Amino acid sequence: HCWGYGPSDGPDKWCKHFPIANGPRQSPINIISGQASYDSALEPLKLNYDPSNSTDILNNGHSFQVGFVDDTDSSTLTGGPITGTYRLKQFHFHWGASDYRGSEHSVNGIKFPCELHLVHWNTKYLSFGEAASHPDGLAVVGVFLKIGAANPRLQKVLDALEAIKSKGKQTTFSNFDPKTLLPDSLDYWTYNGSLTIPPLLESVTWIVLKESVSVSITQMGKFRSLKFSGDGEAHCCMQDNYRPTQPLKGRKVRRSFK
Ligand SMILES: NS(=O)(=O)c1ncc[nH]1
Ligand SMILES: [Zn+2]
Repeated sequence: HCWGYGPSDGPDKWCKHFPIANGPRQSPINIISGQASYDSALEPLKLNYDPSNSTDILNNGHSFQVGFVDDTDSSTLTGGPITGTYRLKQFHFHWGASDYRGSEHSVNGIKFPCELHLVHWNTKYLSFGEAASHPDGLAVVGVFLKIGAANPRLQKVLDALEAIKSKGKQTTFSNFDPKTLLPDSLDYWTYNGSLTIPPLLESVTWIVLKESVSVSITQMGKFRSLKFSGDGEAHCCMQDNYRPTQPLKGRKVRRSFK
């Protein structure tokens, strides 16, 4: 199924091939901070990443992602709202054509220009694919990027984009520690949701960090220099690759901080 973010294949059309798009636990959502209840039982997030696990960076035609070797427990997420051990599979971003939109989650109606997702799968299952079909299969950590000073931690990722301008391009990307992309505070909101791209599976425990990290306007320009299109196709800038917020449908959002 070919889907995208355009007028003919974008988020409003996804329900045609993926009816779960109108399901009870879809993502992203607007986080209304005043309605998120503090849960003292929520543990601190524990992220232990091994930089040597990073392998490649790929333009997959809807975002770009940095892949990790996930055949051992060397890059894991534990603690937080989850039980057990989840392995890092990849991280990627969503961003806008302008600095006033681009994030998937919003906070009190505020959108950010960009949002980082670190995708992990529950090792009680045999693989990401298997885990993605279970309600407790995945855990995605979301980090907002806010316009400000240039973020030196992003630079290695952004410099690699030169080599993956168009859809299907991939290059090696080694010795990168995604922990360097995180803010000082690991305070978070958490709720039960879904993948935000097809197949929109309702298997994600979302963990959205309260604190954002910075990105400069120039750095945002680098994200927008990528193409949705493949070599030889009509150039189509990769931007506005975010899904609008979805109905909460009675779900509770908890927060780890007072
Ligand atoms: N954007 S997301 O983190 O929900 C995602 N990752 C892989 C597929 N969908
Ligand atoms: Zn994502």
